Amino acid sequence: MDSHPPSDSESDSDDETTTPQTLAFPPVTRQHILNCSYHSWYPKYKPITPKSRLIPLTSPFLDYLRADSIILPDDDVDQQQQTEWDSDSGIFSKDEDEASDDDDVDILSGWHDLHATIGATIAELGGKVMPKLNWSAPKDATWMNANTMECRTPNEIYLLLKSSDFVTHDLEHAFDDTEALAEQRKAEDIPFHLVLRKSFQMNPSMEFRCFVRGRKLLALCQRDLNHFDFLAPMQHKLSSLIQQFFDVRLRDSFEDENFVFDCYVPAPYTRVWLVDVNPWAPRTDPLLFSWMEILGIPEPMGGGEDEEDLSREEVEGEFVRLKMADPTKDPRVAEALRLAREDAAKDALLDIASLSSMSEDDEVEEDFSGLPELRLVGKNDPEAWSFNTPKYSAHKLPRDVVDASQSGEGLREFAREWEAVLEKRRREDVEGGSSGEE
Ligand SMILES: Nc1ncnc2c1ncn2[C@@H]1O[C@H](COP(=O)(O)OP(=O)(O)OP(=O)(O)O)[C@@H](O)[C@H]1O
Repeated sequence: MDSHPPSDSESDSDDETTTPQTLAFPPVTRQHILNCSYHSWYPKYKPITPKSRLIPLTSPFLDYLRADSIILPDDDVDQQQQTEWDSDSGIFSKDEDEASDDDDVDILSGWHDLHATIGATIAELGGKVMPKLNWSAPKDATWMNANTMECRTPNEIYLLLKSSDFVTHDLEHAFDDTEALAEQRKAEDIPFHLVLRKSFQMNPSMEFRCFVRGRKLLALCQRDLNHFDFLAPMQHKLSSLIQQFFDVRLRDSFEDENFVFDCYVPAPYTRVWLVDVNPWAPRTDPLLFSWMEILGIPEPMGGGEDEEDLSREEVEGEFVRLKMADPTKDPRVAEALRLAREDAAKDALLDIASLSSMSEDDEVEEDFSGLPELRLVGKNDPEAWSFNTPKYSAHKLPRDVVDASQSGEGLREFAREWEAVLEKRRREDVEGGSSGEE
């Protein structure tokens, strides 16, 4: 769940005929926020969601997550040693030689079983997992973990969760800006869960955010804000595929009539996975749209009305049939293939052969009218200029601290390096202050 404010562009629009001038969201209820929690929707949508496990979190573990200092249990030794960072003093690690009585404190007190369950679940999921809490993944804390959310040990998960502002938002502010009706659930009633998702290689160009109002799919856009040449020729097929997925899998079954879902279309682009559900609220990042725009989109007239004709059997296993076409007949696909081949990084991610199935030429009377807009990042769009800009930069530390986190020497070594960086910065601050510099 994002907690970004609405973008500035929302007040800039000059299309007065269709674009509202204020953000007219229906009241956001606590129940709506709970409906978007992974633990609420996952059981219903398990067959269409990448393999995940939910671990209910206990009070002692939540206390551990909420505590300011970062203390990691050391699994490597029988007698537990801990690495600690105190935010006030700026001291991160405790040298093993200096270990004192308080090193004997059992960090796992009250959650030994949970710790064991997390370890066992990582193993069950193949040894590599992507963690998140009920709504948010620790995307802003990857600098703590060699720039990845992929975790192989419980400690990596704890470090990411404890370092993430997005996770803190889940823990402390999940019900911010919601209607506080007496009968609605209180924050302390939230059944917090650790979600562990089996990690797999996701092609970022094939992740889409989809906006649903009144059980109609209004619009969708890329989640990744880079430009991908090969997406344009696939645009209508992708809209159609996701529209059908929505109609059959989500439209009538999700608790609320307004929501935002994230989905993934793996190669060979014939099926759709549900990745996440977000609230229909300003806190959800509209990405390539502005909320003003989305709220101003009129009710779609067409798409979604023929879904009764699409029998369950046709989509069993999430397959939706697409016509095959010779890619050489479509200059746009040929060009996309050429560009994709040129780029080794894209080659690794893209199943080029499958592009042929997404060509829009040679189709047998396929009608794309009435489909929602799938907005892509254009080559010259401002979003594409930030290809090499780190995401969530507002949540990041200076470069030298990030470098320290990527030394590859493990968490305790990182702690030592971080402390050295902090010490250097303290010295520079003192020297800067004494020489009268700002
Ligand atoms: N099983 C997985 N394997 C590999 N990567 C994954 C997996 N699940 C999710 N991801 C990646 O992690 C990213 C973040 O996941 P997710 O959408 O659940 O986070 P979030 O905090 O809810 O995001 P947002 O706030 O944007 O809704 C996804 O965009 C995807 O790139």
